Amino acid sequence: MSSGQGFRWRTVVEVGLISAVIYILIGAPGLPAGILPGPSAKEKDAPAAQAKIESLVYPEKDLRCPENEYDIHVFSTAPLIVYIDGFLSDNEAGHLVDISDDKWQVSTVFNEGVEVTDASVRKSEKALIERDDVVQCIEQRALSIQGWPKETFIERLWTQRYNVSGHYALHYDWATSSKSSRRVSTFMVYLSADCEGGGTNFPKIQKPDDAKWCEYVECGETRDEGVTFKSRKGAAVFWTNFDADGRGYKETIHAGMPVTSGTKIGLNIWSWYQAGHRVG
Ligand SMILES: O=C(O)CCC(=O)C(=O)O
Ligand SMILES: [Fe+2]
Repeated sequence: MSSGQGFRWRTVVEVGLISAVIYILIGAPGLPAGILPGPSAKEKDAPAAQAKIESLVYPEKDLRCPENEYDIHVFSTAPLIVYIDGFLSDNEAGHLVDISDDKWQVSTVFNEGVEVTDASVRKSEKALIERDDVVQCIEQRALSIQGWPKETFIERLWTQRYNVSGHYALHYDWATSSKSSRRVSTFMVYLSADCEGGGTNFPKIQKPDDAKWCEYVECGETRDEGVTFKSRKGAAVFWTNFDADGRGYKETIHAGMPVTSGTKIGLNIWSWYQAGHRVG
């Protein structure tokens, strides 16, 4: 009698346990999210991190590139901000505009890891360009100016087109970063600047005192805070996003100012440090 009852109790406990396991395996319907341990933030970000690694490129080793003369104007050293006049030749700038022609798509931003369109933050179109020799020579130039930093790659290049009222609100380029993986630097290159407005503004960087900068930054009456670099065809603003200890520079917060007439076309060149990565 007693052994029979003991057997029944064990069965009830076993059935209960098995049901609980099945309930958890099917996602615990009815329980508020977050009660059961879900994937960690690292696990959730894993696909995005993988997609980023797959977007990294490196110019071919035996590529023969034309010499290009450009003028380097160092604006500040911490963060390092440099205006590079003539970074691209007119032909290169024109070529990038031509190969973007059939590829324009609405620009997106990331909101808590989710890619969305939001014209109040970023109103423009972007194009992922093919890596022909001209493009690879630009990748090569961008790495060579930085001294070929170790384990540092180029993110696939995108061009960006702003029509009237197009803009990109204040943001950092270094939002997601870790010790082993981060966007170390930015080149904002101007491919076509037949427009009013459309400079690149850094509200936390002081305007220069020296009038010689007026060729490259807005010096007239303006309500912009900080410094606004002028969009000039072929020129680039280059800056580093992190200090020597790997902290993101708060001063690099920047915006693409609204275009008030005409069209501006830009090119983003981002260099990405990925420890231990090799591009085949
Ligand atoms: O167009 C600009 O001047 C800035 C663009 C920018 O900051 C970006 O695309 O991340
Ligand atoms: Fe940016």
